[in-house]
Amino acid sequence: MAGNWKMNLDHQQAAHLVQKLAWSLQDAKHDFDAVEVAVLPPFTDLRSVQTLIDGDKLKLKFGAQDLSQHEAGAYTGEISGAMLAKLGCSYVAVGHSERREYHGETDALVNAKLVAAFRHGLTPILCIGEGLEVRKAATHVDHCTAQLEAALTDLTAEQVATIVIAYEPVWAIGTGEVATPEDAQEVCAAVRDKLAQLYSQSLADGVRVLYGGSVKAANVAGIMAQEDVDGALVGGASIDPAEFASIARYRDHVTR
Ligand SMILES: O=C[C@H](O)COP(=O)(O)O
Repeated sequence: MAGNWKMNLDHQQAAHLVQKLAWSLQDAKHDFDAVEVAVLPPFTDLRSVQTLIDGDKLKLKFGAQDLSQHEAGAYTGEISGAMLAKLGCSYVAVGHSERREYHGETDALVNAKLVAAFRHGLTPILCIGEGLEVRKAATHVDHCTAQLEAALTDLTAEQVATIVIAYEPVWAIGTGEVATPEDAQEVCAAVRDKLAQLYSQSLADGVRVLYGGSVKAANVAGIMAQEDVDGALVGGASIDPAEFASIARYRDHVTR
């Protein structure tokens, strides 16, 4: 379960959220080996989050929401994979639809960012997903698998085996318009089939495929019940620590 905080919370608010989240999960005796929990704060919060997680030996993982494809040098405003690795990040989101839409990120750039993440031992959470027009045209499966294949260009099978893939239909992000569990399953299954076709069935079976888009405690169990959904990439609900802890504790919910 990964929480993408997007552009929310300063470094003090970040520390409070991590503390509350950790306490909620520890109170519930959360099994972090069974359900890993990660937070993706803004860059400016990473040092505070790292200090807290390392200092209190919390079992939470953390990462960033983006990285530069460049190594170092005259790239004003960019943050490198090396910087994130030095801060102890495990994960980095790559190709989020908000990066693609508002920052013009192409499949080629997403691929370059994946390469940069792997250079520094970061596990990428590769985001793919279709907009409303594509969904209405019913070409969403082909759209998503094409995004996936383009993003993975020239990566090795060893690298792809460790990647996390997040299917996030753009029309369901921040809108309250959650895809049905069957919608999530359809594309997550197609992602796995594409990985099997490009690499091997055993690689495809081992890759973690997440769903993202208006996930909440109230709907997570139905989504997680789907065969090819291994977790969720949560936006808005992840900045409420009780709600996000409840999402991570989806196995406690009764709707399965
Ligand atoms: O990265 C997270 C997704 O964009 C989902 O955001 P949301 O849960 O606010 O819809």
